[in-house]
Amino acid sequence: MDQTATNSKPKINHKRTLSRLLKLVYKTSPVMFIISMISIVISAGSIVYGSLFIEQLIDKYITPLIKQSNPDFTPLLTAVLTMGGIFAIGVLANYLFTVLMAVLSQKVQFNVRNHMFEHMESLPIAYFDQNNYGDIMSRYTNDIDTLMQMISQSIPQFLNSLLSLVFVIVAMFSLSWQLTVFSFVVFALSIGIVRFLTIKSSYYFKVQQNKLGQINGYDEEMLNGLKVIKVFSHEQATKEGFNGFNDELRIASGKANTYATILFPIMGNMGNLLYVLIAFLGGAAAINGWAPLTLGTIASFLQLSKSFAQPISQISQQLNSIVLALAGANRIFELVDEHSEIDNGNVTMSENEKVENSWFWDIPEQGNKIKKVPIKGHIIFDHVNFSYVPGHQILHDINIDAKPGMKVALVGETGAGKTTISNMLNRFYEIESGKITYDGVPIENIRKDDLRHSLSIVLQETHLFSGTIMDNIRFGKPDASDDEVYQAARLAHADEFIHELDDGYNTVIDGNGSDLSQGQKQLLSIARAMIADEPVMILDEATSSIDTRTEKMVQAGMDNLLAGRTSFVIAHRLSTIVNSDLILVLDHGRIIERGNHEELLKQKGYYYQLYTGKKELQ
Ligand SMILES: Nc1ncnc2c1ncn2[C@@H]1O[C@H](COP(=O)(O)OP(=O)(O)OP(=O)(O)O)[C@@H](O)[C@H]1O
Repeated sequence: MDQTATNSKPKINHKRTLSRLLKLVYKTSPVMFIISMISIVISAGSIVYGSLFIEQLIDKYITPLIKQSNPDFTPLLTAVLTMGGIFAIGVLANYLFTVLMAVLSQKVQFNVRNHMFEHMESLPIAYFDQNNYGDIMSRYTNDIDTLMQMISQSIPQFLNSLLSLVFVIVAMFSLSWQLTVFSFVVFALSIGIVRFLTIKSSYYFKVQQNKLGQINGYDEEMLNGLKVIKVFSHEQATKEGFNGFNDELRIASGKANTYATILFPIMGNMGNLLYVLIAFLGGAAAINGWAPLTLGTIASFLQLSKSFAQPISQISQQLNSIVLALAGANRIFELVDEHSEIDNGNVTMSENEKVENSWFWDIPEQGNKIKKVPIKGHIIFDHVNFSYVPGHQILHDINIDAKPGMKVALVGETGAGKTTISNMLNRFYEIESGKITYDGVPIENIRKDDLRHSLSIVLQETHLFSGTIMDNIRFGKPDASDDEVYQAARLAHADEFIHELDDGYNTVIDGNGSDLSQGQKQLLSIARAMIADEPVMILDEATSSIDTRTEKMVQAGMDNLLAGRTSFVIAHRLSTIVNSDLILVLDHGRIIERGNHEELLKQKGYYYQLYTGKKELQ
């Protein structure tokens, strides 16, 4: 799969992502959001107001005292307390929005994770075929983490700094337009530099995030294939592959951080330089009468000039984190914007109350009537064609008539299209042309949930979930009683080995049943399909060799499972399908031979060659 598929998407629309994110935060808790915003305004305003107060403090309260022989300090004390109060309100407001935004970000994270998972479950199989699991997972981990940080820290700090800057500028103008203009000229120069560095670093942060996704994907793939790597002694090549990705990540991170770290010292020192220049120029202007400046005005202006430099450096710093997090947010939105599986089917399944384990297709007809068709498992493929990728046809004119209870075997080399045929039946993918009917009902008319409910699938890769053996068998029918579970396990021939386990049916399985043998896992998946008791079975026969005794048990379990059901067996070994009612030999997506075992042997074609060992399945 192309693991960079999601990484090489067109440019991110930052504005749209940000506004979508803010809406999401607002919707999560409008009250918290509004209180936070008000607190941010108060916090920024109080600092500026406090700085402006210095002017009054010096000119109105301190300077007159110096001239008095018997000074009264009471007004000064009141003024100092007022100033302290203003700063205290600012600190409180700052604390309030920091706490609220942290809580809010937790809530958003919880909702986003839930939504992502729920949506992921609704996505078509094609999405998972085309996207790397590691990359999907990194959306749940790295991207959500950066998103959290953005909501709890970057956005509030950014807004705080931005507002402070606006207030400071207004205050500076109110004190002295001449000094303000001078300050702007110095800053105009620095902004050019900052802008250049921000663009550079945000680009490399994006690259870094993508590389991280790739490295996760690679790790996941190599971990899954660890045994294969060891068996084929591919450790060195794997290591080199990893080093390659790791190196790319190191270079991207290095560049991103280099640009980001150059930013801060530049901004910090610009502030100091400005401080000195204003003190010098302000003093000179006051002494020479170039501008109406008092000592209080200069002191207040100096304080403001400090607050002027600080938000600018913070803004650039927060912008970096926001841009980085927006890349993550975008990857999250990409996932939640993926189209869910479309389902226009209106035919549903209902139980026949008179006969146990018997079902109907309920077909809506005109005038709110429902036509009931008994589900028997009669599957017809009628001139079916299919391509995964347009223009690259995989199935060619497939015709199959699988009557109820028939065992149909699909034989062919790897890549011949066996699994694809089963993908058509359970509608993991939609056929391109032709028709598939299930008891006469076109399968596209059947609701996907019900269609899949009426099919049982045993895959060669048995997937077990964390939980007990009992839970795993019950997965096929969540409301099954314990007795039904025991019965299914007996029929599947799994009962015997389960009893030998320490805790029997209550044995806890984890890590996909790594403590169980391949054969035992297959027996469990047979039991799971047995309990589901569907009229149609798709069985992807296991290729891995198991010991002869277990193989016999698996075979007996399978035979029990298939008895009375229409089944499609994807065969990897001919020994297990000689008793099939219909064997279809596939080659490059076409059925080249069909018939039962004897008929096919008589044809002396491809199947005959396979069976007599003149040809081998690959
Ligand atoms: N999701 C997919 N996207 C694109 N092409 C695919 C996809 N899945 C399978 N194919 C291609 O379709 C063809 C048939 O694959 P399929 O899995 O049906 O073969 P198969 O006969 O089941 O093979 P095997 O015995 O190895 O399981 C192959 O050429 C394969 O590369």
